Amino acid sequence: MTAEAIETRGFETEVARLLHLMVHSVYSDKDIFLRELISNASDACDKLRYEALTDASLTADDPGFRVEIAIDRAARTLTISDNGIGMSHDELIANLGTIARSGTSAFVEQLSGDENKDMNLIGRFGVGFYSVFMVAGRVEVVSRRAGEAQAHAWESEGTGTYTLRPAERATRGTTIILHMREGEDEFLDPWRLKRIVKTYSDHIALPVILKAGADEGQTEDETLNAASALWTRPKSDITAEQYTEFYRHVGHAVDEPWATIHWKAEGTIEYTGLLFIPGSRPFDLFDPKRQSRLKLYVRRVFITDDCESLLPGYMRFVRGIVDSADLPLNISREMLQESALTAKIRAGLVKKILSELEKRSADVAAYRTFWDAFGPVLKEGLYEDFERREQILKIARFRSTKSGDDVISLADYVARMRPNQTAIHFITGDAATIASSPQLEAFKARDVEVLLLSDPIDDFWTGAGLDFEGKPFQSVTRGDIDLSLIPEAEDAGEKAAEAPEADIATLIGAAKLALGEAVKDVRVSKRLTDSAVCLVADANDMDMHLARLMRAAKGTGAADAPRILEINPRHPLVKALAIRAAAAASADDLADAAHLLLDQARIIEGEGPQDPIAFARRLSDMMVRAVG
Ligand SMILES: Nc1ncnc2c1ncn2[C@@H]1O[C@H](COP(=O)(O)OP(=O)(O)OP(=O)(O)O)[C@@H](O)[C@H]1O
Repeated sequence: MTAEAIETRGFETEVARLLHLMVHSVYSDKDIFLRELISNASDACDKLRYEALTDASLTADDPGFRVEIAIDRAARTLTISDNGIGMSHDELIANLGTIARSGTSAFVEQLSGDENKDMNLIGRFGVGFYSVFMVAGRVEVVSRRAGEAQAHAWESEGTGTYTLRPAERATRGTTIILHMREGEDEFLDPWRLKRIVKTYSDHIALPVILKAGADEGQTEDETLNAASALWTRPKSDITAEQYTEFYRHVGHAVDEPWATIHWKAEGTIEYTGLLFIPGSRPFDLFDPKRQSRLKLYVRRVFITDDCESLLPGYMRFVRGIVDSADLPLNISREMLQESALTAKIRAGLVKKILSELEKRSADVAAYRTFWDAFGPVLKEGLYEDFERREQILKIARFRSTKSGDDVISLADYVARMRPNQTAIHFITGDAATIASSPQLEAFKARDVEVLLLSDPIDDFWTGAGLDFEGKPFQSVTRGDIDLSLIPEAEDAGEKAAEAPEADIATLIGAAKLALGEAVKDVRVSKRLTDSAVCLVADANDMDMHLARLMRAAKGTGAADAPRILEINPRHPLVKALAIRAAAAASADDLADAAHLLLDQARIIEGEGPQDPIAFARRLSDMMVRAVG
């Protein structure tokens, strides 16, 4: 080989950081590197099996997919080979020189430089191929892409650079040779490797074979795993550990599944589903693509993990596989999206997941873990899945003015509705502050429970005109509210007297005149009991929090539609102002007071005064008058 044929390339900066961590790793579960390699080998075989559906020549010379492990104790090497799809020259660069997976880039983004902390992240994210450098000082990858004649060898010590050169490989596939570091001899022990494969890779659908010659006792090749697709085995034969390992493989996850759902649908369409609800939020849960990661197989042949129409976006947290007996093997990914069968499978999956969730919601503590992680995503279904709204509402949980640290169901809410209460009241906003919103005062005084909704999606579904058991949802910050038919709470206490109606009318007239277009209306509030003022949206306008979100999303400084300023005729400040208005106080003074009231209401809403300079002037004038 000529020296020119060898290319030396630098790793992408992020990879170099990651490798540094791997090389210096004291991470305790180093054996995960083998799981990653076998998992990659299995994926590579799946990909080729799919390509061979349209080009049988790709696998004609060697149709039996397998992963082989060979130990050479003298040379201190561990070799993992597969006869999967292989990698071309450019694919080697793209996959083993850069951060190819979003999971790994999320990992790198979290790196803090503190090695102890960063080490723990390995367990949380998994780092794929690069984990080999935890145990190997030098790694060679010889790969030949199926359908190509030339193989290429990639080699690195995990420190800054790698080399690429043309190489020989008799058939397609990938061979990974790990030159084990001093002190990592346990991974050259066949018994240790057998245990690792059994633990982590038993579910892999192709045989994982330990080659003869690993030690004196190993005179024949030995298949180490069950080598049948896990989902085809009877449930009673599958242990919880096997399910967990399979979940980690298909879900690229490192945690335990919160729920495992394995069933066979029979009838007009036939398919097997093995679905998992993760135990914690995957890093890409709020990725704008909202893509589902379910893997689709047709009669055990992997087809795609990129089929949008298999699960709705609001169930994108679900991981796992679906194996259909009815779809044609040669279906293209495009045809899949359109297929009526896909739509039927999707309906079946959604139904199954929702009914499982409903069943599991009976265990309040366990369900809370699910809800805290995925409730905000599932609620997207209230907005986009018209048919299943009722079902989703049934399993949705909410914080409320009476829930404390718990969450409640709508059935709980309805069961404790007050006499004559006809609607389900809610407020949307920032989790830290909504519970103390002045608009809630009258509800508290009448002991009416209000749902506290603080996920961004809440602003959308609550505007979709839903009801639960015939009770409409009603925002406490929008439109008119009349609670007069609901009895007051026993501990409501004495109420202060209202200012005379005529005086209030005069004050309102003066305030409207002063505020002009800045408000839609000024009126007496039925919501307030303690605070002087609050803002509400008109019944036909967008609710205030949603308007604020939309404005922030657009990034414009444009003002929202004018709101209604409500004043509390029992509040001492309002009463004093009403007396002054009635006594024909100076129009300027009343105008200043009206602006200050509006700014106060805006501040309570988390917005600044409309004109901060004018606000400061009016406030200091008032204070001068008060102390002067
Ligand atoms: N044995 C292999 N055969 C073919 N391609 C491979 C093989 N091993 C790795 N690759 C390629 O390299 C890419 C990066 O591998 P890596 O293990 O880092 O991440 P991943 O497999 O995508 O994710 P995960 O490890 O979470 O499964 C893979 O997506 C695949 O394209």
